[in-house]
Order: sequence, then C-alpha cells, then structure tokens
Amino acid sequence: MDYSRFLSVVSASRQGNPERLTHDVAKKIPSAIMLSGDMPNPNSFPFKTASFTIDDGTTIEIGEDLMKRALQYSETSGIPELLSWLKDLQKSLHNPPTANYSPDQGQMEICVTTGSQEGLCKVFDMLVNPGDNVLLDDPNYTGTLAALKALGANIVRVPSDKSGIIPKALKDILFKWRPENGKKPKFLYIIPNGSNPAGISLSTDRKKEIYQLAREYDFLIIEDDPYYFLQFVKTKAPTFLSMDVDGRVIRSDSFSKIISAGLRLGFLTGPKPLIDRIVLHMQVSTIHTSTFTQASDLDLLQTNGLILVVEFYRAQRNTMLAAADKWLKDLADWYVPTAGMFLWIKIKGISDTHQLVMEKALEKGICLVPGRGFHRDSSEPSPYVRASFSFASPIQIDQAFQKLAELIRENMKC
Ligand SMILES: Cc1ncc(COP(=O)(O)O)c(CNc2cc3ccccc3n(O)c2=O)c1O
Repeated sequence: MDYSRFLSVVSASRQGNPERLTHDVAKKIPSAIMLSGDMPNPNSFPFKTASFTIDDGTTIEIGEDLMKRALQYSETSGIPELLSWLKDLQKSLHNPPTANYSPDQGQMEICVTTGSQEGLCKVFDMLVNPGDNVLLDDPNYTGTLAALKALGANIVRVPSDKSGIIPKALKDILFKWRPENGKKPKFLYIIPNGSNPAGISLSTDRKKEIYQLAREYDFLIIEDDPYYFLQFVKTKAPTFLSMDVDGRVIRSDSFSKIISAGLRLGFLTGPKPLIDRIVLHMQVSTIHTSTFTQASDLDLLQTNGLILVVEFYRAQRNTMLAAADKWLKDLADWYVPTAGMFLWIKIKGISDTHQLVMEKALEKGICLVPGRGFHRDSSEPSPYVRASFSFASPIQIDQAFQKLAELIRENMKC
C-alpha cells in the first residue's frame, strides 16, 4: 500500500532525530564506549533494587543491573525484550497476515506507548489534517472525540445499533460520497469490544463486511481495543488485525485494565511505514515510555503471563445487572454488555440526563457520566448515563441504583 495519502502534513514532514538514531544504534553494540548520549551516570540513580509482592504471594525482584537499566533512557519504540514479547503475543492471538510481509508491504511493527491514549493521540496526529473526514459511530469515547475535534477533523457519524456499526449504512455513506463532500475519509475508528460508553461488541460477520469496505473504498481502520481481555464470551471474535491482508489496520492495545492504569503501558501494532512515523513523533515528545514501567511490566508478564481478570469483571457486571433489574426495571432500558466495563442506561421520561447526573446524583454521592458528552455534538441532549461496574463494591452498586431510582421518580413528578 502507498501510505502517503493518509499522512498529515506535519507527519509527512517529520525527520529522524540524529541523536536518537545514534543512541538506538549504539545500544546494539554493548561494548561501545558511550560518549554520544545525554545519559545520566547510572551510579547516580537513587534506587538500587526493588521487590514487588504480587497477589499470589510471590515476589518479583529488580536487581542492581536491571534497576540501572530501568532508570535509564531506552529505545524509542520500546525495550527490545518487551517488543519481542509483544510481537509473539500478537502473532499468537491474532496471527496477522502482515507478520510475514516485507517492510514496504506493510510488515507488522509494534511501538510501546505511554498508555493506549498516547498511541491514539499520535495516530490521529499522524493522519489528520484540519478538515479531513473521519468515520466514527456515535456515541463514542470522549478521549478520541476530544483529540479529533482539536485536530479539526470532520467526524462523519456512521449509524450503529446494539450490535455495533451497521455495514450497509457505512456502505451507503461511502457509495454516495461526492467530491463536494471533500476528500474521501482516511480512516474508520472503532472500539470493537465492550465499546466505551455503549458496551457494544462487533460481530465477526460485521467486521468482515467492514474490512471489505475498507479495501473497496481504501480507508484505514483504527482498532482501539482496551477491553479485548475483558470479553465475557466463550469465543472471542477475530480482530481486524487478524484479517488485515492489506496492511490497513492500526491496532491499539492497553495494559490499563489487566495490569495497571497508573503504570501507563499500551502499544500500537500496525504497518511498519506508519509505526515508523509514530516513532519519529515520539522521539520529539516523550522520547520513550518509562523504561521502569516497561521493565517491571515485562518482568511480571514473563513470570506470570497475562493475568486474566475477566472473571472478576464478569461478576461485577452481573452485580450491576442484578441491581438494575431490582431498582430500574420500569424506569430505564439497557442491554447486557458482552465485554468491557460499562452499562449504557437509557432513562425513561427524560430528554437529557446532564442535570440529573451532574447535580442531583452528585448531591447524593453517586458518580455517573451523562450521555451527551459521548456524542460528536456534546450540546445534543441525551437520555443516557454511563455506569461503570469496574470500581464500586456490590453493596455500593446496589445503593447507587436505589438512589438513582429515587432521583428518577422525583424527576418524573416535576
Ligand atoms: C476506548 C478507550 N480507548 C483508550 C483509552 C485509554 O486507555 P489507557 O490505555 O489507559 O491510556 C480508554 C480509557 N478510557 C477512560 C480512561 C479514563 C481515565 C481517567 C478517568 C476517566 C477515564 N474514563 O472515563 C475513560 O473512559 C478507552 O476507554
């Protein structure tokens, strides 16, 4: 594929940072005498060792040598051992066709990011010029909406239902596209599992139809999948990455929901020509994701593998569904999420939940998110609220929905 049409003006103008190039090359020569970098002397670092106790009681040690490395600058795209582990992970989970391609064919490449939010932000910076058309369904993740709006993207809303984007509706938009609509959309952004905020998961058939449309109308797919490991179904639907024969999928993964949100570890998987552009941007922004975060997470992953937390969140989801059935049955509508952390609740008899949530619920000590912030036009009223089942205890969830039910009834009397 020729990726040049997809690049923003800024991204296309990025050049390599010679100092980072020297550093990355020199790192490959262990015996090199390093007089090139701006590296602090590791003997000056304050922390000498660290020990982590994990929930099964075992400990993970970071000894002196690893600590000296963990507190030092490292390769922009990620420390080699973690990159290698992540490439093996992606091959085993998704078996991407691009894993065996040559670099100019769009060979699968990976870049570690400071949370998947950094990855998304840099992908959008790489692709969006002001006025570019981009395809999204609605409602959608506020972090993405905010990033795209700031870049001046024209968000083209793709109709969806409780099974996700409707391929026929997407085809209609593309088929009817005329020059007066501006340049063809560059990409479709999608959260394929347990979407934020609606908790929707896209079926295999719809993914295949959408991927074929991407081939036919030549757009990229940004597969933002932080809830991939929080799927409550027996068989996971194949990812867009697993069907990417053209090298047109950029996948964003996150360790926030399965290891730690605060350690800020995510990674991008995509065609090498595009990932290389992201790395150029990283060289002049964060330089790289915290080496300490990478080293400690890698140690955990190599020792324990992927810690499966899905059963905990399934139980939390079921607790919230039981509380909704108990308190909200005649007052609201919702559907059962098959992944993720959110219940998307439509309150009956109310056009906009903003005041109910941001004033009345907060006064009663209940934190929810009003629906209108998840729309492209956040001034549009919304009868929805997003409720997260990830954090509160079962008792708190029950209490919160009991209070919410009281508020809705009070609101109905007004
Ligand atoms: C679809 C989708 N894509 C990417 C990300 C970013 O995750 P990262 O890997 O941790 O950077 C997210 C995280 N979503 C949220 C984060 C958050 C953080 C503080 C406070 C509130 C937050 N609310 O509400 C969120 O939805 C997400 O939902």
